[in-house]
Order: sequence, then structure tokens, then C-alpha cells
Amino acid sequence: MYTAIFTAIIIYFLLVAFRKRRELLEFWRVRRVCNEQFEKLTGPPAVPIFGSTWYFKKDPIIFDSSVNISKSSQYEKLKEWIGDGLLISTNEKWRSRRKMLTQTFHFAVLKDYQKVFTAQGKTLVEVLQFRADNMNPIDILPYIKRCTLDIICETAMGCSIRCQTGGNDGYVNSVKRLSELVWLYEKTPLYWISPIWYLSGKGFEFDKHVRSTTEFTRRVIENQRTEISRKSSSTTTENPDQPKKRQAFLDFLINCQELSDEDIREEVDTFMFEGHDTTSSGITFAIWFLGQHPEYQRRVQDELDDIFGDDFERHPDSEDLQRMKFLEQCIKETLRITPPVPLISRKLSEDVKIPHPTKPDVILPAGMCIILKIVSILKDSRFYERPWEFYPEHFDPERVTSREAFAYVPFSAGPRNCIGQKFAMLEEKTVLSWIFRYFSVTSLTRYPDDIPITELILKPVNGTQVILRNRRKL
Ligand code: HEM
Repeated sequence: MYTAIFTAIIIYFLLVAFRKRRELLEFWRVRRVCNEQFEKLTGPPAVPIFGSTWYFKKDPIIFDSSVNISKSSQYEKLKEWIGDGLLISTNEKWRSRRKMLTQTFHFAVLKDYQKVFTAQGKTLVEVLQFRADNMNPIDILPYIKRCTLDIICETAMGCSIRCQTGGNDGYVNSVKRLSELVWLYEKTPLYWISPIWYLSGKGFEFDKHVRSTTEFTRRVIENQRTEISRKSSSTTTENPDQPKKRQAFLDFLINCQELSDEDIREEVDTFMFEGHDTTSSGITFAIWFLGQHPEYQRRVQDELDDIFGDDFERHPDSEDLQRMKFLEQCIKETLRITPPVPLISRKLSEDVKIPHPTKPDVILPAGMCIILKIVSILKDSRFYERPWEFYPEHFDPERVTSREAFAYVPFSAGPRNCIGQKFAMLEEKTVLSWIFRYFSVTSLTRYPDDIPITELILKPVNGTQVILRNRRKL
């Protein structure tokens, strides 16, 4: 019996090795070159440490390379869900999509999205009002997450799933569970063996959620196509008195006509993934930090009171948002200490030469996967005088102008930087302005005691327990 099981396992591994023979040969070649190169470096032989990631900024290098733009195998599981869209694709496909999609973040389009941020931010504070003035703390993260999900659904797909007020739990839970399962897969090498992934039940669960989210997106695309063609064949002229419907990201993709439904599905799901967990982490950490620093919170509230007085209903417009300068500094400082995307990785398409200060150059060979540790770059004491503290003064205008551009990379940098960074900053500013107009916040846990942990997106290990007090007399 045992011999049979053992033989079956051996046969399975031999078959896998045969199917993957090219990858294995490539792996041994890269490993041999790396070992030769690493011998030139100081440090324990088994753990080659490349000095500081600062090397990657200099000369050849990775961030601003227009050649080394391919993502590593770490993104493969994610690909089964979001497909080969802008985040994962490479070479010509990525270049043409990037050019096309850049238009959807044009200033005029962002202005339309801004209306969604404002409306959903207002719903958030209305929901939270029922939890304020209560001595029991709440974990703020799930509330913010539902708000950012509502925002991304409406801006990306033009449909409202109203999860802040209890709607469409199925889709929301699937998106949440998929992010968890992708991370679990990445950090557990045993799950990379397909039978173990499926025998554990996780594989089937993952496939089920992939089916349900992608079917949801496909249905929305189909409905939107029908709506667009109904309108174009309709003979009735538009009523000029009726407000014009906002264009969603999806409308733009459908109107492009170069993309198939599956191409559109990939891009919409990529935006759904990249565009809500990241901003919910950024907003939550900002609330948490300001709740630990009453002096900075007071400054933010003074700035907001200067803009809105005691009017709690007025929606912020672009001019108001531009005036929230100190709030912006706090958002940037939060993204510095706790960057929602702490690590990114690349598979090198060509050799990269790294000049070594005392020894011959080090060569990172083509084919090697490297990790860029954004979270460490942002704590470099050469550029931040208090690297481990929440200190929004790091973003005083005179300090910013004297700093190297590549020292601040929460949105990555170079050609593969985050296409949604302006969207994200506007969204964070709008939602946070509602929160601090309505509430004073006290955080019950402190940084660094409550350690931010790396999942796909950074999160505080014990959640974000806060107490909210209404600033408005009800
Ligand atoms: C605070 C919020 C955000 C942070 C910190 C962030 C950070 C990043 C980072 C570090 C990358 C590079 C990833 C890599 O190289 O693997 C990236 C790429 C990307 N982000 Fe964001 N992001 C944020 C919000 C958003 C939003 C709101 C959207 C969409 C609405 C978005 C869409 C994308 C896309 C599509 C890419 C791939 C771009 C490409 O490869 O050309 N992100 N983001």
C-alpha cells in the first residue's frame, strides 16, 4: 500500500519535472550565474544580501528601465482571477493598453469620479454616526473597505452594489476571499503542488470565487453593451435638461472597439483588484495614525473648519480639495510608513549591471526574479530624518523639493508606476475629509506595537480599533 502511494508520488513529480523541463533548466542556469556573482559580495554565503535597495535606483536600473518591465511568477495565481490585464501583461500588449488606459485618468474624467468619492464618503459618515459616541471601540477597516468597494464598482463598472448599506454580499465576499487565498497560496510553497492545493479545499474554493466574480463582471459588461447599443439605435434625442450620465471606466473600454469582451473583463477586474484594497489600507492607516497623534489631528480639523465652517453637508469641490494641504501631507506620510503595496517584483528580461563600490560590478542575470522592497526604500534615513515616526513635516514643501525623486515610491516609479495614483490621492483626501469633519478619532492601538503585516496589501495585525466622537451636535 505504502509502496504504491510512494511510487505514485514519485511518478507525479517525474511527470511535473518533464513538463517543466525548460523552466527547470533555466532555473539552474540563473542559479549558477547568481552564485558566481554573489560570491563577490560580503555577507553569509547562503543569504546573498544586495546592500541597500538604493542600488536599484542608481544607473542601469530597475524602476526606470523600459526593458525590465515583466512581472515575476509571483503574480501567476492572481492572473487566474484578473487575467493578463494592465498589472500583469508585458511587452507590446502592456505598452498599447497603458497608452489607451492613460486617457481614462485624464483630469476631466477624474472630475466625474470625484462625484462618486464624495457621495460614497458621505454615506460612510452617515453609517459611522451610529457607531460614534460609544465607549466600545470599532475596527474601522471593514467600514472603509466597503466604502472603497462601492467607489471602485461605480467608477469602474458604472453600477452600484451598495455594500455600505448591506447590498450584494456575494460579490463583496468573493473579492475579499480571493485576495486572502492568493496571499495564502503565495506564502505556502506546499500549495504550489496542485493536488495539495485542491485536497486542502482551497483550490476548489478559489476556483468557485473566480467563477462568481468574473461572471458578475461579464454580466455587467453585457448589460452595459446592450444599454449602449439601445441608446445608439434609439431615435429619441437626449433631453438637455436631464443631467448627463457619468462615464464609467467600462463605458470607455466598450467605446474603444479594439477590445474583445474578455479583454475588457481583464481590465475591469484588474481595476477592481488594484483599486479598492490599496486605498482602503491607505485611508485606514491614515485614520489610525491621526488617532494616535491628537496634535496633527487638530491641525487637519482646523484646516477643514477653515474651508467648511460649521456646514456639515456641503460636498467638497476641487478647489476645497486643493486647499487641504496638511491633510495631503498626512496622507503622504501614511503611505511612506505603511505603504499599501510593500513589495513588488520583476523578472529580468536582460542582464542588469550593478556597480559595486569596492569589487567588480555585480551582474543580475536575465531570467532572475527580483523583489523591490518599497517598504524599506521609504524608511531610508538619508531622506527622512525620522524614518520610523509619523512625522508629516517630512512633506513640508521645502523638504520635498530637496529630496531625490526615487526616495518616495509608494506608487512605484518609472514606466510601470501606478496608473491610478491621482485617483487614489483624490479618493483618500475626499473620504478622509468627511471623516475628520464629522468625527474626532482616538486609536486604541499604537504603531509600532500593532505591527503592519504584509499580505497582498499591508494591514495592521490586530485590526484598527478606534473610538469615534461626533464633532457635530446631533
Ligand atoms: C493608495 C493606493 C494605491 C497604491 C499605494 C498603489 C500602488 C501601486 C504600485 C506600487 C504599483 C506597481 C505594482 C507592480 O509593479 O507590481 C501599482 C500599479 C497599478 N495600480 Fe496602483 N496603487 C494604488 C491605487 C490604485 C488605484 C485606485 C487604481 C485604479 C483605479 C490602481 C491601478 C493600478 C494599475 C492598473 C497598476 C498597474 C500599472 C501598470 O503596470 O502599468 N492603483 N499600484
